[in-house]
Amino acid sequence: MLCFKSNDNDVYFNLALDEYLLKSDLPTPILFLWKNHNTVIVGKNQNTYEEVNQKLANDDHVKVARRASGGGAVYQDDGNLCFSIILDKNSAMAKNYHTILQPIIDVLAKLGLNAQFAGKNDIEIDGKKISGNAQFQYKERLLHHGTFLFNVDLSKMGKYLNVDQSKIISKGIKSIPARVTNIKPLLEQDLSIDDFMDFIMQEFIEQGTVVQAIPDNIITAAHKLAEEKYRTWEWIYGKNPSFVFQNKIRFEGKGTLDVRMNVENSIIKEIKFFGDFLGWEGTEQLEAALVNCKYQIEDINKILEHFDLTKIFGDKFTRSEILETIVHK
Ligand SMILES: Nc1ncnc2c1ncn2[C@@H]1O[C@H](COP(=O)(O)OC(=O)CCCC[C@@H]2CCSS2)[C@@H](O)[C@H]1O
Repeated sequence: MLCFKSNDNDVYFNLALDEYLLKSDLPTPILFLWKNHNTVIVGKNQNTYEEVNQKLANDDHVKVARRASGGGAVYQDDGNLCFSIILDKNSAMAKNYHTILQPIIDVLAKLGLNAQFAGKNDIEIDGKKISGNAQFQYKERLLHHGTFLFNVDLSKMGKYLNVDQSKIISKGIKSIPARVTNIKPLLEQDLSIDDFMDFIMQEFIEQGTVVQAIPDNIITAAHKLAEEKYRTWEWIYGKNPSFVFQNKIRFEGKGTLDVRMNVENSIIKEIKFFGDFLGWEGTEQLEAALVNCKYQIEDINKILEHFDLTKIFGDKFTRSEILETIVHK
């Protein structure tokens, strides 16, 4: 087995590297270990607006990323370790999640941890999730990747993954919320996340795994893939499933502003304002101007700036109130 470790903690680059190792002609099995700075990574078929609290993530510079495998959304910081195992999909180990995760569970046992495979794709200790896993394939190869909650700030996890889903209707895959725990406080020894990573590597080395530097050509190709795919708006937001957004806000002393929208690939395709008052002029022009606008605050704001909103809404609603109604939090 070959083992690689990423020296970078940029999630977009690491996801590209992950994909590139899968698609490379390096011999399988491959073990790849990596860590990311603060990020929420959604599954391939998820809707970022339903899974990530965009406002809080933006404010705190938490990167939003989409991976190539299915499943739910996870939060990661420097206290999370990712592992990927790349296999020939016809090999005995690639049979199912159990067969792939058993060597990992064995390593955890050597640290005194009674970890078990649970649910569809989790590893748990005492009924609490410590690892979420997902897979994708390319030709004859299978990539299985998972997380380890080693010492993640769990209050932040709740903060960024907690989203009001009542305003959106979509066919996006929903995450499965779990009770979680970190590994570090369960250990008898005082280990850092890097010690934990070294321990895993050492265990695999004893079974014949060879640690290598990632070949330069793969690093170069991964940088390119990160720029062309993982870091782009088209991948992160453009791949969102279509959704309907409905929101109604009552502004004290002013009235109710009600908006309904159809959004496809995160582009507004239809939008209608409703309200409990008369005399709106130019609403249709505003609605028409918002069609084909990206569903993101900066772009919507730019369009609103071009309109004399008092002509449409009188002194009822300000630009920021209109934005608040349109943009999902
Ligand atoms: N980092 C991390 N690790 C484990 N579990 C997590 C994590 N963050 C959140 N969660 C919990 O899992 C659920 C979502 O569970 P769900 O089962 O819906 O999704 C997953 O587990 C996906 C795992 C993807 C692993 C990839 C490996 C390389 S990059 S990401 C979430 O609501 C939280 O309760």
